[in-house]
Amino acid sequence: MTARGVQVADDAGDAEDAEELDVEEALALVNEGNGTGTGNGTAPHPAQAPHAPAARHRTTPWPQAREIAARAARAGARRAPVAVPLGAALGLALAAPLTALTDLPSFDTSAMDGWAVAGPGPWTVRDEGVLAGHDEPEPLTDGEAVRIATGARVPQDTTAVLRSEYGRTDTQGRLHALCEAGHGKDIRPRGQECRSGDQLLPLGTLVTPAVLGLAAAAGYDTLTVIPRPRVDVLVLGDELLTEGLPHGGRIRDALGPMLPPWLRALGAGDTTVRRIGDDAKALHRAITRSRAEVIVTTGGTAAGPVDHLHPTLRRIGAELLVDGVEVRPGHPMLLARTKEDQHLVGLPGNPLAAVSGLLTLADPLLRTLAAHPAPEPYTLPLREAVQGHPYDTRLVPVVLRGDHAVPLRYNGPAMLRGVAVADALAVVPPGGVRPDQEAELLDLPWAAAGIGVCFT
Ligand SMILES: Nc1nc2c(c(=O)[nH]1)N[C@H]1C(S)=C(S)[C@@H](COP(=O)(O)OP(=O)(O)OC[C@H]3O[C@@H](n4cnc5c(N)ncnc54)[C@H](O)[C@@H]3O)O[C@H]1N2
Ligand code: MOO
Repeated sequence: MTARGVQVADDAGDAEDAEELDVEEALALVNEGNGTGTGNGTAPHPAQAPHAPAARHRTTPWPQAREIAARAARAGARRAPVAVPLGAALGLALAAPLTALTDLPSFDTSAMDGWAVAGPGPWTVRDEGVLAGHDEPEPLTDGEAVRIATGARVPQDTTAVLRSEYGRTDTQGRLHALCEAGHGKDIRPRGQECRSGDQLLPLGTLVTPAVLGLAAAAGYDTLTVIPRPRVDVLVLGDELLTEGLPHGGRIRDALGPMLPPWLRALGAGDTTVRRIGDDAKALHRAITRSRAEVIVTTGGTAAGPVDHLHPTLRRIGAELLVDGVEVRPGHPMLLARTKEDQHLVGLPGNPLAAVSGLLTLADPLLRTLAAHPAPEPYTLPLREAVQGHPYDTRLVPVVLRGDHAVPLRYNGPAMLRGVAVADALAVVPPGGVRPDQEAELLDLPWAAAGIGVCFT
């Protein structure tokens, strides 16, 4: 899945690194030099002070932010399972264990094309054979054989199936074995795989194509699953265009096209995208009228003149569960409970910062709501050093090359060029990572599963 021609990070003098270290971060470095850093604690660190009003809220360390998002999803009412036809269950989690509704196989079955034989050979061969799908054939008597196809029901009193390549008929039409067909050979006995009532899969199993096949084999027409949560995406910003080239200070909306499939890969169901502009009333209306379980907003998280998200959340009495995260990019991201069973994820407007919010807050929230298992955390050594933020975690796009992760250029908050060719984001702790030092990796949903598979 690694794209060819990917540009990886240069050494320290990289232009993107320079862009990464904005004024705020430079100030943070100075403050760190003065020994005033607060590490990864919850108190607002000095880096925020230059932007911060006097009583600035507390930001949340990155690992805790993810836990809070997962916990928020668990705290809501239990989501009602639904029974859906098999075809609609792909990618959902089983809300009940999958219990066999039948023995498998449900009758003694021939495992090979050949003859069902009774007793030792040679055998006289019946005229009429047995094919898959035929109902109960006549029982065999000792010394008798019958042509049989793979998957056909073996006649009662069959002792073995002789494969076609192991049998020969003589001029009188009698069947001889070319090698021994021991008792039970090439017969799949009823119940070999499971008995009716056996648990085949536990509750919570993700429905894959293989699970669909097993469920069908075991007698299911529908599956009881955890439905995907509905998501409303509200794209804020008067400057955004939905088509054509950027002009007159306006830019293309990069998040409207990107979020629905990405959210789906994280467990979201029906997703609508609405463009709200920088209109506080429209934002208020859209949030209060939304019936979705999750609202995702983009932009407006900061404190600029048209950043209406915080005032709107205050106005509706939303509970801010996370208000800023110690992560770069994306630190103004937020998570709020807007109604008893509705959460709002506020993604920052800078596109890579929005990706950071997606992985930090939307991922654990949606995964938990949809009961999707979280991937096992894993680490790989980074091929090059990555400069750390003095206090915050950094998420840096990487490609996987052999047993190393290679940091990519173009990882500035407003850039998607790096992540568009990335396999994962590396979690770079405060202080940075040395060459060959292990870092946790967050796989991008398509990196392992492929585009067609992960968005079902
Ligand atoms: N005084 C401060 N200003 C800013 C701070 C801060 O701490 N103090 N944080 C900066 C950081 S970091 C980020 S990230 C942004 C977050 O801003 P908002 O969430 O309020 O987003 P906007 O201001 O609306 O947009 C930021 C940037 O992103 C562009 N954008 C927005 N939406 C889209 C989209 N759908 N597709 C493409 N690009 C988008 C927008 O045009 C802006 O350029 O705040 C900083 N400021
Ligand atoms: O740097 Mo801001 O953190 O999200 O783009």
